[in-house]
Amino acid sequence: MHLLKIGKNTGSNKPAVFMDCGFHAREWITHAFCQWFVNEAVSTYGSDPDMTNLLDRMDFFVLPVFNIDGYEYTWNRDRMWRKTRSKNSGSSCIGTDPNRNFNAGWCTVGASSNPCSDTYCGSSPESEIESKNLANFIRTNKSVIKAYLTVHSYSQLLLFPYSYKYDLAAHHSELMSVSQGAIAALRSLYGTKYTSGPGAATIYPAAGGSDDWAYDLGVKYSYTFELRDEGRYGFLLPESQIKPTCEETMLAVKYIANHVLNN
Ligand SMILES: O=C(CO)C[C@@H](Cc1ccccc1)C(=O)O
Ligand SMILES: [Zn+2]
Repeated sequence: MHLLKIGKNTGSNKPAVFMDCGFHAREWITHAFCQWFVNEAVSTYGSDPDMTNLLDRMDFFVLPVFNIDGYEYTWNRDRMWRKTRSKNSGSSCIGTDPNRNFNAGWCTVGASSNPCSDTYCGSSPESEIESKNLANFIRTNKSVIKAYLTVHSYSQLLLFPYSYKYDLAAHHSELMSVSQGAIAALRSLYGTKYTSGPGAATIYPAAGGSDDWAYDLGVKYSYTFELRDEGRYGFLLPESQIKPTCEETMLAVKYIANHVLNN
C-alpha cells in the first residue's frame, strides 16, 4: 500500500489531512481523484496561493489505492467487484467489505456476517490487512492528523459521523456547517449538486465505517465523499467526467483543509 506525504518539509510537526481512495474496488473515479490530487497539489505549489499556503502549513497524507487486490480484480476479472480479495475460511466466497471492517459499532447494523455478502464485515474488526495498516498508521499519527477524508463513489454526497447510529456526533453542528461550505465550493465550479449530512440519515445506517472509527479515535473532521454521479452511469463514469469531477472535488477538499488550518 503506497502512502504519499505532500507538504513543504519544515522539519517541525505540521497538522495533517489524511485522504484515502479506492476502498471499494469498482469506484474507479476515486482512484483517479487521489492521483489527480497529488499531481495538482505539487504542480500548483508556488503558483496557486491557496494550495501554496496549505502545503506550507499542513501535510497531506494521500493513499491513492487502499484496496489494491480488489482494484486489480476489477481490471482483469469483474468490473463490479467491491470488496477485498481475502479468503474466508469455511466459505468459498471471497472478500470483506473494508468499509464494514473497522471497530465502530462493528457488524451491528447495515452489514452482514455472511462472507458471500457484499457488505460482509469480516471475521473481526481490522481482519483485513488493508484495514489494519490504515488504522495503525492513523493511530500512530493521530496527534498530527486533524482530518480524515475517505473518497467513495457514487451519489454526490458528503457524509460525516455517524453511520453506525442515528445519534448526532458531539461536533455535529460544526461538521454540518463545514460540509455545507464544502459542497457550496464544489458546486461553484460546474453546478454539481451534493447533499451533506450524517451517514445514517443521509444514505443508510451502516456499521464498521472508517470515518466513524476515525471520528471516535479523535479525528474531528472525518468525512466520506461520494463522488459523481447520481446513477446514470454510476461506477462506470465516462472518461469525459473524470477531470471535471476532480476539479470540483478539489474545491471541497481545499475548503475543509482551510477550515482545519484556521480552527
Ligand atoms: O461505498 C458506498 C457506495 O459505494 C457507500 C458507503 C456509505 C457509507 C459511508 C460511511 C460509513 C458507512 C457507509 C458504503 O456503503 O460503504
Ligand atoms: Zn464505496
